[in-house]
Amino acid sequence: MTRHPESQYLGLLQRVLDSGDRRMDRTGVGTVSSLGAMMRFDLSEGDFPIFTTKRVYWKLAVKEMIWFLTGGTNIRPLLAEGVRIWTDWPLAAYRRATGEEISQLDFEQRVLGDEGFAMQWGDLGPVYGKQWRAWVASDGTIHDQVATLINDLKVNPSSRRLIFHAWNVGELPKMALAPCHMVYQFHVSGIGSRPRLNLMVFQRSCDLFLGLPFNVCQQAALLHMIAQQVDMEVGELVWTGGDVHIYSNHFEQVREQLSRDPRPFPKLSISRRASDINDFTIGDFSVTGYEPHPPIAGDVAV
Ligand SMILES: Nc1nc(=O)c2c([nH]1)NC[C@@H]1CN(c3ccc(C(=O)N[C@@H](CCC(=O)O)C(=O)O)cc3)CN21
Ligand SMILES: O=c1ccn([C@H]2C[C@H](O)[C@@H](COP(=O)(O)O)O2)c(=O)[nH]1
Repeated sequence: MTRHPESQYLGLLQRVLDSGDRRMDRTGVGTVSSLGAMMRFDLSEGDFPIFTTKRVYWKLAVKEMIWFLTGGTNIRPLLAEGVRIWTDWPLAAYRRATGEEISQLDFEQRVLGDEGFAMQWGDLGPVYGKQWRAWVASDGTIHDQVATLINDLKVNPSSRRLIFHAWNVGELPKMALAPCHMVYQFHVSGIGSRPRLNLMVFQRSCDLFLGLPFNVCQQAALLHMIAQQVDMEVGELVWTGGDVHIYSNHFEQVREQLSRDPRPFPKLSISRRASDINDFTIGDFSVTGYEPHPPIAGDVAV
């Protein structure tokens, strides 16, 4: 019997729990951490790698990916889509700056209701979207790395430079958080017959319990979107991680998750041909057969 692909994730959780290094981290929560991991997911039969050993809110993750692709860096459009996973960082900055004990909900309502407030307090700095779509070079040229990638895939699919990345060293201090999933490298196999698009991601830092389930499914969604735009089939997603860690306030949750057996991955189809990479909406993604174990809640380390 072939092993379920999700067992790569469960095995990684177990390995980090068993042999990771206990340490304090930037957030003050503390982690157990190891260096280096790889997981491979074959997406060619339509499998969508949404983990099943807890419910993963895949629409939030795909909406976040669509937001990255817009080039946006303000949480306002995310909130308008019901995505609240980025609020903690601007909220903490606002509380620090003003001393106001505003609740998360009230802060989100102000960002949504007041455009000026959103401009002042809702921006994360030049994070993913900015670097992907409008990286400013030292000579002032603006580089749309995603558009370049799509063009290069069409004209030079055997290139070894099919990359976009977000680690813009000069701008790191202005970002609310430094990029975690920082390098996206594409690769085309079967050129000349049935070209298949593969993607390898390097993520320098990974919150295995909360971050990774979102990251893997949104990266799979990205691979589908780009493949559609360049008329290729979808191949393999290769996920690689640097500092892979479990926060100490997630140990119980991880043990619960490890006691569960994975179920079949659901299938993803994109119901519409988007006119370009900027034209995708969450309604284009149709997922069938997702029957996960119950959700497991956990607090995010800010
Ligand atoms: N510590 C940390 N872990 C992360 O995964 C992470 C960050 N920080 N900072 C930036 C983004 C934000 N991300 C997040 C933040 C929160 C959730 C989260 O709380 N997920 C819940 C459901 C959230 C909801 O329903 O709104 C989950 O159960 O998956 C997931 C990813 C991923 N990234
Ligand atoms: O997409 C994401 C974004 C963030 N994370 C996690 C990884 C770390 O736990 C924190 C970032 O903290 P650093 O000190 O900048 O490493 O967020 C993730 O897993 N996935």
